[in-house]
Amino acid sequence: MTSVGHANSGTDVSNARTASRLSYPSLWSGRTGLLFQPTASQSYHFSWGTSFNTSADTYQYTTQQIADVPAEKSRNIELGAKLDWLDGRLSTRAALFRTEKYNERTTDSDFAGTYPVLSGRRHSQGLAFDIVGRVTPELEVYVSYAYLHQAVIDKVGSAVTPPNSSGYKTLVGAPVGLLPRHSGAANGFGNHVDSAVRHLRDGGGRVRTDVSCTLFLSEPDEYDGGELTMEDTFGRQRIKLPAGDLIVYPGHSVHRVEPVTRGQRLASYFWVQSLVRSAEQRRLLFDMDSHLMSLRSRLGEADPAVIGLTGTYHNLLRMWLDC
Ligand SMILES: O=C(O)CCC(=O)C(=O)O
Ligand SMILES: [Fe+2]
Repeated sequence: MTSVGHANSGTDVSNARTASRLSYPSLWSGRTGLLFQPTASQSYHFSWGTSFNTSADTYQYTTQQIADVPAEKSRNIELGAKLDWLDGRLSTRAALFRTEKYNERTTDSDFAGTYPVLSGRRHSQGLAFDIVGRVTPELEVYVSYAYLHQAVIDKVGSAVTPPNSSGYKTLVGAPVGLLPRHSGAANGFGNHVDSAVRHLRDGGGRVRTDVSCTLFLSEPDEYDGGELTMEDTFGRQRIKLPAGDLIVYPGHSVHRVEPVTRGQRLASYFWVQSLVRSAEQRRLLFDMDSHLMSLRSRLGEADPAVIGLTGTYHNLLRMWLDC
């Protein structure tokens, strides 16, 4: 199996604000592989492939800054095996891989408005493992695990500190940041408390995870299971909301996502740092604000007690603000 792709382009891209030219003289990509299948339930493969990604990937957002930025390129080598079990109902896959990336576009908050930072060359290698299948009509399993043995910067790119000059630390040989050594996914997510701090991807700061949020993107009838389950002062809550609804819950609560036994659950989850650090104080302020709104609608804005209590609310907030 071999395939080759070629792009030869000089694309004029213009939008309301900028007229930029993206030109890539000639880009080739290729893939080739060998598959050995001694029996119906086992196969072994070796593959080699290259790919590229031009900076016109978000076409409508092409700006002067990304015009003439070289394409990102990658090369991937993989040696793997696939074994089927239980008459094909369960499949296990394992692969050793090595990936090299060139010119990866990253955003550095210091230069974000000006140009992307290109990463030079980096490589990673490791082992990936999957177990996928429907063991019984009710139970579908999906577990994936990857072990990243090495992820290293081989060559620095643009706009990074010069190697070994005037005391700067060289980045060559440094591990690639924000890449976990062990990663995995499963169709369930056991009991946990969210970790206290999240680091922004570009190193631009951190967020204390006071409030956790899940935005449901799949309709409840598209999957079975997948409830977000948590224990709080009101007992156990099992939450499964229509697509487009969002649930906000305290980051310190113990929660889990039940295994998905049918279909696919798509959700977006993220964390918010509150101006009030203590969950107890947030709850008191929330209760007070709810009662104040009810009083205001019955007694009106000008009622002296409403004015007084609104002042107390703000004075409490002033005392507890963490900024
Ligand atoms: O998928 C969800 O609803 C929540 C995920 C979650 O608990 C987490 O990522 O910490
Ligand atoms: Fe969580």
